[in-house]
Amino acid sequence: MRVAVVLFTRDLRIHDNPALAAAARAAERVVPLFVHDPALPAPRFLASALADLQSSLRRLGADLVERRGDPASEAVKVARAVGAEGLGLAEDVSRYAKHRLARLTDACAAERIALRTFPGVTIVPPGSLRPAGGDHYKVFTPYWRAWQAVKLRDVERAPRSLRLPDDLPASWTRDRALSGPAGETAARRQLTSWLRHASDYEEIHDNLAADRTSRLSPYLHYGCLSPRELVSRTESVEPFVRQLCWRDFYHQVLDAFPDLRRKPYRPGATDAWKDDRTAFEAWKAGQTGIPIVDAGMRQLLAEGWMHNRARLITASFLTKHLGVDWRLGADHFYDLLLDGDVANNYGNWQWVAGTGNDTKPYRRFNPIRQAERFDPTGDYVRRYMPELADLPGKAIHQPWLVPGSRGYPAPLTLPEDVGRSTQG
Ligand SMILES: Cc1cc2nc3c(=O)[nH]c(=O)nc-3n(C[C@H](O)[C@H](O)[C@H](O)COP(=O)(O)OP(=O)(O)OC[C@H]3O[C@@H](n4cnc5c(N)ncnc54)[C@H](O)[C@@H]3O)c2cc1C
Repeated sequence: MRVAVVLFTRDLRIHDNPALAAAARAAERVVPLFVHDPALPAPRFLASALADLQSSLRRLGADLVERRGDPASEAVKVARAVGAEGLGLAEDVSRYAKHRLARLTDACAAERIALRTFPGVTIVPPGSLRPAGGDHYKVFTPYWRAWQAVKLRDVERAPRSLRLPDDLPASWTRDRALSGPAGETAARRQLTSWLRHASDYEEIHDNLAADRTSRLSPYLHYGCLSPRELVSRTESVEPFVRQLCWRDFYHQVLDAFPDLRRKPYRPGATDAWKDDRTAFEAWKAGQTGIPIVDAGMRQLLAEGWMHNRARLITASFLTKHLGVDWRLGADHFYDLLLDGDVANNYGNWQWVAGTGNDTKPYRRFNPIRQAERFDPTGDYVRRYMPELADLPGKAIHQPWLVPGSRGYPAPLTLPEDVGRSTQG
């Protein structure tokens, strides 16, 4: 093939990028393309990931072509302009991604451009593992068992070099400023440094103050790191690989149930939630009066990221204690999280709310017991709650038991079995 276009979407990397590797093998000239869809948010993280991708592509001898508009029509316009015979992209599962692919399929067919999709967003492609009599796995443990037996595709190397077509319009590329490591480069560094102490992941990953999870989720979301390559580099840390499998699990759930963002996944699950805006605003602001919940919410506001244990506690408190609609909480997370991901965010929210894939949908986390277990020294709360920092040890988890005013609200509600005081 003379010319091929690679449409980058959620695979902003050169290592183990099957669409890019195939184009580099099959075509004499390759056009790496990213289309900015004005309908989608454009966070700073994405801009820096694109800057890093551009710098890697330039090192290989190519560049990043950037267009703005509807991704399907822009991609086909570019393909037509460079005389491309083929267009490749990574297959993805959200409703948005499926519409994009449907439009691309029609437009490519009309222009006689060969369209090919590739794996790479997940480790095991959604839909490729099916239980007997079903189109997807509804429960994690059997999925994990089946997933572990899959023979994975080989990890692709980064291309050695790439050549753009001659006479590409200069306005199609632009110099992106790159200050410090970002995108794929930062992801690979982060992985290398985290791998040094990954062996204690199982013991420590739930300890909130230790903050020792990989923090790779934003990079995985934008595909700056290939989840397939990540598995090959972390094989010995099975509890970590299991978490990566959760990611695949929710992607195959979303693939089969495109309404995951809005409709309860579990047939018969309750859909009767309160629309208590006062409670919801207090929860968003980290002002519920339950320190572990407020610390999590303030971490989200400050960093655009939250520890997984805190996500579980805060989501459970909103839905199971305050009775507020999971969709409100999930949308708030989705807007603020750097790793905000349709499959993982809404899948996890539905799990916690009891409308999703949890086999024990009525469980609810007691935030005080969770705090005492996963933040036994109180240091996680102390990090995000300066007004409580003078409370010693785990007393910080129940400030209402310690006399004195701290400008901190009384709890909106308390789990039934915790100590109460008249001091407020
Ligand atoms: C209410 C709620 C909302 C969430 N929303 C998101 C989201 O929008 N995007 C997102 O990537 N994760 C989400 N998660 C899952 C999890 O909290 C994050 O993936 C994790 O905290 C990211 O930190 P890390 O990379 O250090 O994780 P690590 O512990 O280092 O795990 C490595 C990777 O495994 C995957 N992973 C870990 N736990 C889960 C899980 N429970 N479900 C799916 N994948 C998982 C992630 O890709 C993560 O980066 C959510 C969890 C809950 C309870």
